[in-house]
Amino acid sequence: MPDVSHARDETVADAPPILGNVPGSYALTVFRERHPALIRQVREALPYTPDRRQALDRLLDEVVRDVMEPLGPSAHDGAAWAEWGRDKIGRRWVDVPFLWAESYFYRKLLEATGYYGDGPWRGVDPFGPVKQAELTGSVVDGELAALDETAALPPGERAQALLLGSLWGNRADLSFTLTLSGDRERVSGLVVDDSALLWSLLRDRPPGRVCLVADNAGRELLPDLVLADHLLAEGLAREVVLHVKPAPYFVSDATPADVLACLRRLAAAPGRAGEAGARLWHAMEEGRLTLRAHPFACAPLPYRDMPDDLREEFAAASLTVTKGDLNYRRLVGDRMWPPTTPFAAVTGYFPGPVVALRTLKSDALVGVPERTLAGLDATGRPWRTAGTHAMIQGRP
Ligand SMILES: O=P(O)(O)OC[C@@]1(O)O[C@H](CO)[C@@H](O)[C@@H]1O
Repeated sequence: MPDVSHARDETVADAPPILGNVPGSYALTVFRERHPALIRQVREALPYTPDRRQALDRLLDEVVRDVMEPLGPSAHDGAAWAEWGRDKIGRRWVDVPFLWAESYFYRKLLEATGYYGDGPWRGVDPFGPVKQAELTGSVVDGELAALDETAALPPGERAQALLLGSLWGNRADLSFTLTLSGDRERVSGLVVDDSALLWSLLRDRPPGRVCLVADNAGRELLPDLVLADHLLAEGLAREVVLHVKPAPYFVSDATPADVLACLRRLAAAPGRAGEAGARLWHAMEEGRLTLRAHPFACAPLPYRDMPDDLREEFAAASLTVTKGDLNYRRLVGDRMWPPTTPFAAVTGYFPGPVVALRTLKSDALVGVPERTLAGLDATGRPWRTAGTHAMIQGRP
């Protein structure tokens, strides 16, 4: 019997979850290449003490042996993970849903670095050094200065430029770039473009609360904040609620500390960027820009399983905008949907209008017209996973 409980405009049966054990698959490379490389990078990024280095070595061994071990007995969230992982822990990383196993990997990495421990590494972001290097780098100076050029555009074009800035900011994902080299081509035509829907949801109604579910810090969060400023300054949103991760996750995912670092970076910039930073600073002081760091943001679960308080939060929003590939995977359940499956049918469970902005970095994909698919497949390039293509996809 197909599960149709989440269907909206039409019913769809659940597709199988994406797993890592498919030879040649994108997910398999994440477990075989990215995770070992990441552990090594973390081990070198800070002067971890012998106990932490040994813990990181044990995690590397666990990943290479490909057997998921339980969290240690002192884990504050051990009970939740034991419950979530009841039929998974003890199995191979690649044999359980990709979304679940990746999330568990990041939780185990925090355990190994002592992020939740009682020692001196408590609260130390293992990805802090790479995040900081990106935020203070000269590339960011150039990207912030480029904002001045948007000032001369007609209002509609300016709004669209800021939206596209936020969308393409998603290419700056430090977990993704870890195993890539060289510049990747950016294909400007969008695979799906529901930007008209996004603007009509904002313009055709009185300004409400917009939930912006952020993804990466630094070079992605800066244009997200600039977009949030635009919505507030133009009266398209009464309030923006920025959802971030409560703890370091997927390398560069934004935490509250990263938001503050980006706000300071913006506010200190010259020109339009600095003006936006100053407005956002005040918006936060006045409660028009607020932060949420819900524990569910780091849970190994799709949005369909969100807890009631989060569901109520999204239900009260005039629009929810989700950023990035992982949020998209969670929205559509990280399943092998036939890519023509309607987005509205797969996300019908979501409590309110939702628009996803995403560069394509994994196999999860819905709502793509047959002709677009045929054209992209004919290129013979890995367009679904290379981060070269982007989409704006939503439903009212
Ligand atoms: O959410 P983001 O930052 O856009 O992407 C996260 C990501 O890099 O991590 C996963 C692999 O580790 C992929 O699903 C995806 O490409």
